[in-house]
Amino acid sequence: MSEMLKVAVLGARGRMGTAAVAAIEGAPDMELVAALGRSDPLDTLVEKGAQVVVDLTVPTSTEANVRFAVEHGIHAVVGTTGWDAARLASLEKLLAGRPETGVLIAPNFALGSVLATRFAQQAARYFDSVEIIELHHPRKVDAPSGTALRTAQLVAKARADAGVPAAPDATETTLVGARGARVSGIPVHSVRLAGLVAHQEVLLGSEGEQLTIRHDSFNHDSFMPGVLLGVRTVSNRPGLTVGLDGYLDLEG
Ligand SMILES: NC(=O)C1=CN([C@@H]2O[C@H](COP(=O)(O)OP(=O)(O)OC[C@H]3O[C@@H](n4cnc5c(N)ncnc54)[C@H](OP(=O)(O)O)[C@@H]3O)[C@@H](O)[C@H]2O)C=CC1
Ligand SMILES: O=C(O)C1=N[C@H](C(=O)O)C[C@H](O)C1
Repeated sequence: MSEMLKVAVLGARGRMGTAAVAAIEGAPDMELVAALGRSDPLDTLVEKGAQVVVDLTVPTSTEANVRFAVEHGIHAVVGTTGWDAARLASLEKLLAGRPETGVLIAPNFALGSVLATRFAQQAARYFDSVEIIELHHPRKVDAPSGTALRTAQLVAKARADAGVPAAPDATETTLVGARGARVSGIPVHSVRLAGLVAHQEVLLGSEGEQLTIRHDSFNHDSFMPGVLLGVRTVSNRPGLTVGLDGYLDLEG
């Protein structure tokens, strides 16, 4: 019988962390060796022999957590938001000195969300206009969502690669924010509403037609197959991977 994979969770008492702890405990090939909160020392990861750490914390904590893991040769699967270009570049530099260590930064672990973003990328070049609406529970700490940021960046790149100009927007706003925030030129609108979990719509429009690509996560279990896929794969993918699509075969 092959060895159990020793896995630790950071942010273990949060919404995502609680679901991840249960998923890892239920996985036949994994052993949960640590479930840590904000006040627990990171040294526990080393003491417990963690091979993979799952970071589901907060944007202000995640970078230090991941750097600690990489410095100690522990692979990291990261769902926490807040990984901007500067943080990613700095992490890549660190990983260059640790060529055997893998890090997955996944803005969204839900398979449907990953597919929705891919479909939006494919559709982006064919429409005059594109806007993104992300809708989440009101206790979410950040806006816009990490998923919306990545979707907007990928959609903008797909349009630029195809030579499609940004949609003209002559609207004069009488209130700041009325047209959302611009991410790589794409308008992104954030809704925070009691009762919601995690949802996103990419609206694509041309004269006389509209395509809406919508994904809904109705609970946190929806993210767990992606978390487990990340944990099982990360040690075979040294270096930095951004997006769970990097671990999936979405071609064809
Ligand atoms: N990639 C994906 O598919 C998904 C990503 N997310 C992202 O995951 C992150 C967590 O979301 P969610 O679970 O809803 O948030 P929660 O606020 O429910 O949980 C965050 C937890 O992290 C803990 N924490 C904070 N700092 C540290 C630290 N340094 N070490 C260990 N634990 C720490 C908090 O503890 P305390 O309460 O003591 O501060 C809290 O329990 C967010 O960035 C969110 O956007 C969410 C859903 C899906
Ligand atoms: O905080 C959340 O809930 C979520 N965060 C991630 C994000 O910001 O995109 C993933 C998902 O949308 C849920």
